This record gives sequence, structure tokens and C-alpha cells, in this order.
Amino acid sequence: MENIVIIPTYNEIENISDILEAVLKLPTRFDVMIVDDNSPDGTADCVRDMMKKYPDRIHLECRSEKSGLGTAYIHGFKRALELGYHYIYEMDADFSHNPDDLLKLHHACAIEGHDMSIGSRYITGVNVVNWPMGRVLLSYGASKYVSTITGMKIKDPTAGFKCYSRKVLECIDLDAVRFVGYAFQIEMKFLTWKYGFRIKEVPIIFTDRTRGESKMSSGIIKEALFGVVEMTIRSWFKTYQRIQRTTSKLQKDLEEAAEKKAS
Ligand SMILES: Nc1nc2c(ncn2[C@@H]2O[C@H](COP(=O)(O)OP(=O)(O)O[C@H]3O[C@H](CO)[C@@H](O)[C@H](O)[C@@H]3O)[C@@H](O)[C@H]2O)c(=O)[nH]1
Repeated sequence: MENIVIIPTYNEIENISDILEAVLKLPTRFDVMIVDDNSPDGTADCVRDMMKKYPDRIHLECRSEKSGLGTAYIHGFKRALELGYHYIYEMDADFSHNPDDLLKLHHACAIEGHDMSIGSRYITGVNVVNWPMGRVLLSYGASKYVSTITGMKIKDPTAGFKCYSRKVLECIDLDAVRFVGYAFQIEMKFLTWKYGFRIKEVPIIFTDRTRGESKMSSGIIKEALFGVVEMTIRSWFKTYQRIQRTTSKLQKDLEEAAEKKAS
């Protein structure tokens, strides 16, 4: 039970069987978990058919309604931890992430010993194919915005192609993760970085989907824009509270020591 790739799906009938085949045929074993939100196009039925062909390699989690990519991943992480997987991956269903790159993410964690690896589009320049210029600017601008506000030295903070070693997901309070869209991707990296885990970015080329539709919305952009500021302030506040607690404990200890000495 080493590797499992979690793929959230909503209306991915045109991609699902091909992406499953592409992952399952890799030279290293990667199992797959699909978290489907009751896609009206029958994505889950297609997964059930594929499960007959690969009975031990595919897991299907069905939720009753479309509830966002972030909560789909949280659902998948909890299930993958229960099942005992050691390396847990995030990947889109639409081939914007090349399944072959899973091997690079695996290498960075399982061989080099990093705790998280990120398939990064912005290590050198911008490695994005077929995105309209507006979307490239939005994504690249978002990366700069996030690193400025949070101080996190990650070149592609909104990336959705990653590997987590299980100890990272065991350490993070998954029930407290609040965001659902791009902000979810930023929040997970921010928490991993804050806990001091070792993170490596590996270069990938992101290719826009050719089949099916993106689920990006203005709500998701707004969530990321304001969410990053809120998340950073919350984290500062927590640090401030921790410092305050430590200082008052230290003061109390000193007072007690002084009293003891005096008596
Ligand atoms: N279960 C579920 N899956 C969803 C939902 N919304 C999207 N998905 C699935 O999540 C994957 C990505 O969705 P897209 O709509 O194609 O995402 P995108 O806008 O191209 O965003 C990608 O790039 C962003 C960075 O530029 C990433 O932040 C994001 O996570 C994703 O990888 C696809 O497999 C899609 O079916 C949802 O509400 N529920």
C-alpha cells in the first residue's frame, strides 16, 4: 500500500477511463481513488466499469452533490489514511497534469526523502500550454501575490499536482481546512510549510484540458484573493498567542523562583 492518487471528479466522462488507464499502466504501482460528486454525466458508472477490470487498484468515493475540489480532497485524504497508503497524490482528471510526472513526484518523496513534492509550473519561467493569456497572468500573478503575503518560498502555490507523505496529512488538522478552490491548494502548502516539513518543487508542464470543461468560477478566485490574507493573519495571531502564553509562563516561573529564593 504505497501510492494512491486521489482524483476529484465532476462531469469528467470524457477523460475518466483514459486517465485511469494512464495511471494504472505506469511502471511504479499507483492505485487510484476517485472522489465523485454525483456527476450527472455518469462519471461514477464509468469508474464502476473500470473497477471490474482492475478490482484491487481503484477506489470510488461518491458524494451526494457538488461540494468543491477542496472538500473532495479532504474526504479522499481521510480515506487514503484509513486504507494505510504511504504516499498520497493530488491530480486533476483532465490530463492537464501528465500522469507520467507522478514518477517525479514519487521520486522526490520516496527516494529523496521530502515530505511533500509539488509539480510546479513556475520553477523556470512559465510552463503552461494552451491557456489563454488572461489565465496565465491570473495564475502567475496569484503566485507572486501569495508569496508576498505569506512569505512562503514556493514558486507555484496554487498547484494542484502534489505528493504528500502520510505524516504530513496525519499532522494537519484536516477538519480545520476551510477553503474549497485554489485557496485550498494554498492553505495545504502553507500548513505543510508552517509545520516545517521538507518541500520540493519539481518542474512540470501544465497543458490545458482538451476535453470537458473547467469548473473555475469567480467565487473561487475571490476565495483565493481574500482567503490568503485571512489565512496569514490567522497564523500570525496564533503565533502571537503562543508567544504570549510562553512569556507569561516564563514570568510566572521567574516569580516563583524569586519567591523561593527570598523565603
Ligand atoms: N468532486 C469534485 N471534483 C471537482 C469539483 N470541481 C472540480 N473538480 C475536479 O477537480 C479537477 C480540477 O478541476 P478543473 O475545473 O479542471 O480545475 P482548474 O480550474 O483547471 O484548476 C486546476 O489548476 C489550478 C491551478 O491553476 C489548481 O489550483 C486546481 O486545483 C486545479 O488543479 C477535475 O478533475 C475536476 O473534475 C467539485 O466540486 N467536486
